[in-house]
Amino acid sequence: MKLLPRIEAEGGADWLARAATQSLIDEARLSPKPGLVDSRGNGAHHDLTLELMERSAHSLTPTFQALAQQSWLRPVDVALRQTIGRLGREGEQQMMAATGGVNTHRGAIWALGLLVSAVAMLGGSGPAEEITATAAKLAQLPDEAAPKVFSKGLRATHRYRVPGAREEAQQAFPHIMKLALPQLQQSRQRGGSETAARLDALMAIMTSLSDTCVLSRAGLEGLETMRTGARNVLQAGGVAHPHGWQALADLDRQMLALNASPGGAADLLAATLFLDRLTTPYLAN
Ligand SMILES: CC(C)(COP(=O)(O)OP(=O)(O)OC[C@H]1O[C@@H](n2cnc3c(N)ncnc32)[C@H](O)[C@@H]1O)[C@@H](O)C(=O)NCCC(=O)NCCS
Ligand SMILES: Nc1ncnc2c1ncn2[C@@H]1O[C@H](COP(=O)(O)OP(=O)(O)OP(=O)(O)O)[C@@H](O)[C@H]1O
Repeated sequence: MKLLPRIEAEGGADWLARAATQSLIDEARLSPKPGLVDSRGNGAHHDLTLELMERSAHSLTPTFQALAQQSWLRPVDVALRQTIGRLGREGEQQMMAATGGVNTHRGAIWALGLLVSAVAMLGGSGPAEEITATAAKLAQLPDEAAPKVFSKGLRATHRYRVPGAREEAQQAFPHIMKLALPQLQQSRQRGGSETAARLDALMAIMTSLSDTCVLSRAGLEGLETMRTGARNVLQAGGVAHPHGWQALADLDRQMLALNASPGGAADLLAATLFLDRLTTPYLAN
């Protein structure tokens, strides 16, 4: 009897880790994404390829598994926050070792890592609202051991006075809960392909996110191009509609011309697909 929670934790952690990795692979392969790495090619990135993204995703499975195992049925407190901070940073090192020093998934480790921990804290399942609220509580706690580095993302949030990856998590992932998941469901109900529904969900995130990847590479012009272009796609009826498809191709051209890539939006799409996978049984693997 005493062994039961541990067995559940191990099986559950393994399943969650594989689901998180699969969500990263689904996001990377989804095409055509404006400016991002996808099945067609490297987008606006010179140091990234689809093969590298997939290798990186696989290298992160043990990190997600450790995050889930350590968080299983634990309450939100500073001790757990410090444990997942350490595991997240070790995951970044695994990623860097797997990619030869290229940042393929830093933002994704943050968002998915918090969500994997949050589901595990809830015993392996729960409604998306509860999972994101639990992840937010974790993200709000201080992590004293975090190195004081001045990252590109932090620089962009200060320079442009906008929220970034930290704030998105601390606010319980509003771009996932209010935009991406509802759009995914709405586009599926309209009867287009699953690819079109996922691209529409990405567009929904891009209509509003302050993506610090875009800001760092292309400033406010890049951010405005991203938001307006994504709005045009959805207003034209989404990617499944010929006019929406055309608007997506236009946006892809504009983003490439500006060297802009919405890496933050891509991370949040991967996190959306992870939550969708947890709550949509037919997608479970
Ligand atoms: C919080 C993180 C993402 C650092 O953020 P910061 O903005 O300072 O840095 P950086 O520019 O390196 O990375 C930000 C990344 O977030 C993504 N992103 C960009 N904008 C946004 C946004 N508005 N919302 C969400 N994600 C975004 C992009 O992929 C971007 O590359 C993270 O690296 C971190 O501090 N991790 C610490 C380890 C930890 O505590 N982990 C716990 C969970 S595993
Ligand atoms: N399909 C994708 N294509 C490109 N980036 C992605 C994709 N999916 C997620 N990302 C996110 O985008 C981020 C990489 O963006 P970027 O290369 O602009 O970051 P950087 O290394 O900080 O900047 P730079 O490459 O300009 O030095 C990663 O943190 C990753 O999480």
